[in-house]
Amino acid sequence: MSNTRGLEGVVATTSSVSSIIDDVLTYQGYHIDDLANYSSFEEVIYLLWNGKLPNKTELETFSNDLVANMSVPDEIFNDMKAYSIADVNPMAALRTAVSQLGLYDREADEVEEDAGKRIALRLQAKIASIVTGFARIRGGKDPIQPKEDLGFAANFLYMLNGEEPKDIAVDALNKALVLHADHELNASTFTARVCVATLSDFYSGITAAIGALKGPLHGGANERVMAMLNDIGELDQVDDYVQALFDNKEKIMGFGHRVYKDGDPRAKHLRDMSRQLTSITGETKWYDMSVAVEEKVTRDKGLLPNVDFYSASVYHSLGIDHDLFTPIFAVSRIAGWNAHIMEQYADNRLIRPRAEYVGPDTQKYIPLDERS
Ligand SMILES: CC(=O)SCCNC(=O)CCNC(=O)[C@H](O)C(C)(C)COP(=O)(O)OP(=O)(O)OC[C@H]1O[C@@H](n2cnc3c(N)ncnc32)[C@H](O)[C@@H]1OP(=O)(O)O
Ligand SMILES: O=C([O-])CC(=O)C(=O)O
Repeated sequence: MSNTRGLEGVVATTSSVSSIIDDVLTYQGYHIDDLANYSSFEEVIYLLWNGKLPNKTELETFSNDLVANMSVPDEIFNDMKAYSIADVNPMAALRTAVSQLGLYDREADEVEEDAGKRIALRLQAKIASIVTGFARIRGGKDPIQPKEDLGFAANFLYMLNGEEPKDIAVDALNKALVLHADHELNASTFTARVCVATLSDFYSGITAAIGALKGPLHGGANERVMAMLNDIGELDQVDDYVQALFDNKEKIMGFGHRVYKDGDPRAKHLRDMSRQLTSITGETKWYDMSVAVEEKVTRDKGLLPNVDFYSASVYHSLGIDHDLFTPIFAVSRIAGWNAHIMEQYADNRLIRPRAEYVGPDTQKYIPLDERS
């Protein structure tokens, strides 16, 4: 038996949800640039789950259903109030809350398509309330109910901050959600598919996926990018700081990718957003430092920014707490996780690869009282 470390290049399933071919990303055949430039996040969720873009009536019904399903059982927020929320990693809180949510869903164990779409809708809607409710409770405030007349991105910001957001903020968050919604067989999506391929339920699959996204080599990189920019502090410190990371053989967060070798097609959108938003907030240093980091890392190591790099300064410019960056990634990526779970159920086979054994040769068993 031979093995491929990290399953690099291994094709583990077929999928029609999204594709990366020659560094071009599409969702259900639609180019990511078109979706990022013209679509609402709700349209993209609908596309990923139904394989077609909605017409106006379908989109209106779907968007209303999302808002109508955003409420979360009080017990989940009460439990957040009961643990020491200020010290808790928000991704750990999200993972726990989503798992707990399954206890309140009477359809949780259904795997049929119709029930699956209802469960997916509830999860997609409620994850926005969980992340924003967590942030508010942590800040000593009560969670807020969504407004019927606001879309998904606007409601997220409204439930987070308690005031209706400006159009520029809604557009930026909407675009970021579109850009993060799916990405073929990334680690968290694969995790979700492995989990539900045992015919376990949606909530188990999504809980497992959140755990995988949390890691710094995957979704957890975005908040670490912001920590790095904070540490760097000023533009003229960039070269020395990054050089020290190289010298210590540390990974530069937000750079490199398993699949893209000529650049992540989502990064340019986030770079543009970072430039625009930081010029509006007046804090252009975050964009300027990011560009300087990119120039040095690309020049010296040939590594290019991935989706996590410029999303950091985008979310920072929207006034979002840095440790909520990865939970926001989950609020978007759950659209893709749900689509992949439905696709897995529709044509399921247990996912069970092999391991190449490298342990000791066959050993003679020695009874406990004869061992030295
Ligand atoms: C949404 C997302 O998940 S996007 C990815 C988010 N993660 C990050 O940004 C974390 C930083 N990046 C990385 O750790 C990696 O590039 C990954 C995890 C994204 C991809 O990992 P892999 O495909 O396994 O590549 P691997 O880690 O083996 O890197 C290959 C080589 O490039 C180097 N390299 C890759 N990324 C980086 C980086 N960000 N900084 C410094 N060196 C890097 C590695 O050290 C390795 O060098 P070597 O061959 O001399 O040992
Ligand atoms: O595809 C990957 O390996 C990681 C990634 O960019 C994503 O999940 O968006």
